[in-house]
Amino acid sequence: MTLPRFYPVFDSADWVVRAVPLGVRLVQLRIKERQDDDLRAEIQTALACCRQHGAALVINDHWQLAIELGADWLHLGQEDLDTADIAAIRRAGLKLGVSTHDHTELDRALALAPEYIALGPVYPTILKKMKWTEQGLDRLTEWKGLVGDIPLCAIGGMSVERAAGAYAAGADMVAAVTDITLNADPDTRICAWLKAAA
Ligand SMILES: Cc1ncc(COP(=O)(O)OP(=O)(O)O)c(N)n1
Ligand SMILES: Cc1nc(C(=O)O)sc1CCOP(=O)(O)O
Ligand SMILES: [Mg+2]
Repeated sequence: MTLPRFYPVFDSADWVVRAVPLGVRLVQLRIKERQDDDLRAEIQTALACCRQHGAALVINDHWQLAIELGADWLHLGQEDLDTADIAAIRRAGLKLGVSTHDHTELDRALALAPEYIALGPVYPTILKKMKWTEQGLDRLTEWKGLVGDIPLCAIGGMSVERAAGAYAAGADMVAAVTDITLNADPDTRICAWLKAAA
């Protein structure tokens, strides 16, 4: 499966509605700590926008809502895997992305035959506290040799300037958050990402 090489991760449907008309075709809705009713509204708004533009929306964490609302993609981390019903997710026909940070997590992810595997944080990230600091590009190349045909996503501290190095190291997709959301001109930055990923 060939996936878009640029994969922004946003914490609201508003960001999805802003980015998709600019040309984003793979995007994640990563909303933490929100009431289910609010989450449903955000997911439905983002899904409608993505379907209108032929883009793929990946729901982070909330697998039951993803099934309920007919989403096509879900991203789960290792802690999410401890409680998610993978059989139900697969019965519902959802495609799955899985986070990895070390070999144990990679083996667990590979056993699920996901539609993509993420490695992070490739560079230090300011978005979330993690016990891993910086995997580096060599680790990305190592992972590429281990994931077989499964698309590999680089995440963590990624920027337009760092994208080419990540692709060259083996990333099939590059995910980014604050390089866009903290930029003074996010629309221009998204267009720069699309050009870097072309
Ligand atoms: C593309 C991508 N890669 C990694 C993550 C991190 O997922 P997870 O480990 O479940 O942590 P949270 O994002 O849920 O805090 C991701 N969301 N997307
Ligand atoms: C959500 C997330 N997951 C990571 C992982 O390593 O699994 S790093 C990360 C944060 C990515 O944000 P930014 O592009 O601003 O660094
Ligand atoms: Mg998660």
